[in-house]
Amino acid sequence: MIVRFLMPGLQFLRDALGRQLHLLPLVVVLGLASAALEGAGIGLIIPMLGIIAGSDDSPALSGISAIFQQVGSEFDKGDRLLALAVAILALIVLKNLLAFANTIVTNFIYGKASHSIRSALANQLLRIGYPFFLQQNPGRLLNIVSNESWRASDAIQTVLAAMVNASAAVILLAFLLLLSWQMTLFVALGLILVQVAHAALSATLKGPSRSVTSFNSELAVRMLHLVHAGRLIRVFGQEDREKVAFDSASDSVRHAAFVLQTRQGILPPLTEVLHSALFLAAVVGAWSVGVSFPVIVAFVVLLYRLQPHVRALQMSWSQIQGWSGSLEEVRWLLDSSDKPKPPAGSKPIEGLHRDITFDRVTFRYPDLEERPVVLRAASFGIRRGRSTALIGRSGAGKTTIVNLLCRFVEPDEGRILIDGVPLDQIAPGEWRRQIAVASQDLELVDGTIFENITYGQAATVAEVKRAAVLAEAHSFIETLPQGYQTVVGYRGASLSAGQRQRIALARALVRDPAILILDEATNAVDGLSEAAIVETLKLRAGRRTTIVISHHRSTISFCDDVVVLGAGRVKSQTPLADVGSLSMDQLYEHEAERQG
Ligand SMILES: Nc1ncnc2c1ncn2[C@@H]1O[C@H](COP(=O)(O)OP(=O)(O)OP(=O)(O)O)[C@@H](O)[C@H]1O
Repeated sequence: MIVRFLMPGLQFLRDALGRQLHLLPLVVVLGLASAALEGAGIGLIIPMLGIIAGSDDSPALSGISAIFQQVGSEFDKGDRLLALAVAILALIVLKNLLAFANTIVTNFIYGKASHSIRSALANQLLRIGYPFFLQQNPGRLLNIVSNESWRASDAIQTVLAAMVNASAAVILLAFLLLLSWQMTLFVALGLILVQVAHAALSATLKGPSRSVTSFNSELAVRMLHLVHAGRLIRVFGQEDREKVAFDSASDSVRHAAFVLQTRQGILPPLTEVLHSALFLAAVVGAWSVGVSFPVIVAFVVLLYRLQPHVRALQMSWSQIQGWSGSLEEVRWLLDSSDKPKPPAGSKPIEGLHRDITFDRVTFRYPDLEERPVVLRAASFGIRRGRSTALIGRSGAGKTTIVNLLCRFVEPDEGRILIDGVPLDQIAPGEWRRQIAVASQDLELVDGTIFENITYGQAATVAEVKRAAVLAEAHSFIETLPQGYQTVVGYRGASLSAGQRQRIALARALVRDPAILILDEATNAVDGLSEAAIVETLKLRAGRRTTIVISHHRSTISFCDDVVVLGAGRVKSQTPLADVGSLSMDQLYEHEAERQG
């Protein structure tokens, strides 16, 4: 069981430490050296006490005690006492200098390891296959990044502290051994027994630790909800209900954490009592077998100094057990083996030359218990330089087609061909550079309007203004006191929905993409502005490819072709001119004759 717990933990530690791994020997060496200095300082108490007690030439001493006993024996008593005091002080100063150096090294490693865990989590969230986000609760992810990653970092700091404490314990035990191997054997056996009891109790911390983690995830979900749904909650007067739900989630965390902390809290007093009993027994035993007074004192002082290290070691173990739920969560997110892969493909691509073909594409969203078919053998084409309207009733699968085109998701059956090349063979980064999407789902970033428009494409002020003019955004931006430097707030909260959409459209247009996708991109824009935007889009005709999704007849009025989706199927694909007289509802029902 210990191996099962340790092995992934060690792997995780190695990954988190990265290049700092080579500093670990330094931590151990500094720990050993400072403990050796401490042991030597304590050893010098033997001749000091010998002088004070008048037994400095005691022949009863042997081994290391005898060596310490000889230190400075050539001096007279007064000078010797002084010299010993100075030597002890020098050793203490040196030991603390080394301990300080070790603190700096361990803090440096801890900082780097914490950063590398956070950075690895961010990297994973950025690179992971998009379907992951369709399956996971954002609260769980937020909790891992904002909460559990800190505990994982703390676990690393605890491991580093444990290494220092283990080094000190080994050296102090070695000194004890040299002073009296019988007493040391007795103490070591006792320590092992205490450790067994401690480990058994620590093992019971894993369950409560997992509970804390899972309740923390639920609390993060509620927090996200309060932040995002502020308007919804108020408009429906659900403040009291939300308060009850939040308090209940928060109280569950409190209760789970209390259970965990109570169990953890038993360990320090228990180990202190057991250690004290053990050390007292060692002293009484030493006295009863006739160990000399200075040696007993040195032994007791060494034991006294050893005790915090051993206790800290044991506490490290229980702390890490207490964080096991957090470590499991962080390891789970960092583990790519059970996550959707990012889209593959390596063929280069430069623009669209002929067409995009959906060839009998069938698709279901992943990992739902019942996965309804969203697209059923859907076949249609989008020709280069033309504008294609994708229409259909709500839920028909229009946005899903955009998701497939952007390779957020992959078809279950059938193929998407770009100029005859299967899309899944094309380098996804290069392909996405050919596309720009303006969609009601793609929010603004917290920054200035200028930063938002240039989010996906570095551009000059003139280029940004030109895109804003095309997107009918320039005139309202000019009226803002800060103009293009206006900060839009989180998700563009300080702008109206129509203003946000126009900035999002400018962001797409500034890329001057080979393929422009507008997914309900102007549904909040007023009629006049929309008419002007449609004129802009007409200008692209013949030069660039445009895909428009909208429920508004006016928005698709400039399109060349229309693809009608219904019940997961492509009902018809036809030039818009051929069905120009039909209303939107009639278009939704329009079936290609050949499919009749
Ligand atoms: N992330 C998802 N997970 C599971 N099912 C989804 C997901 N997104 C969409 N669906 C389902 O896929 C179907 C098509 O959704 P899609 O968003 O493509 O429709 P749409 O035609 O764009 O609708 P609308 O006009 O309302 O925007 C719907 O039945 C929807 O319930």
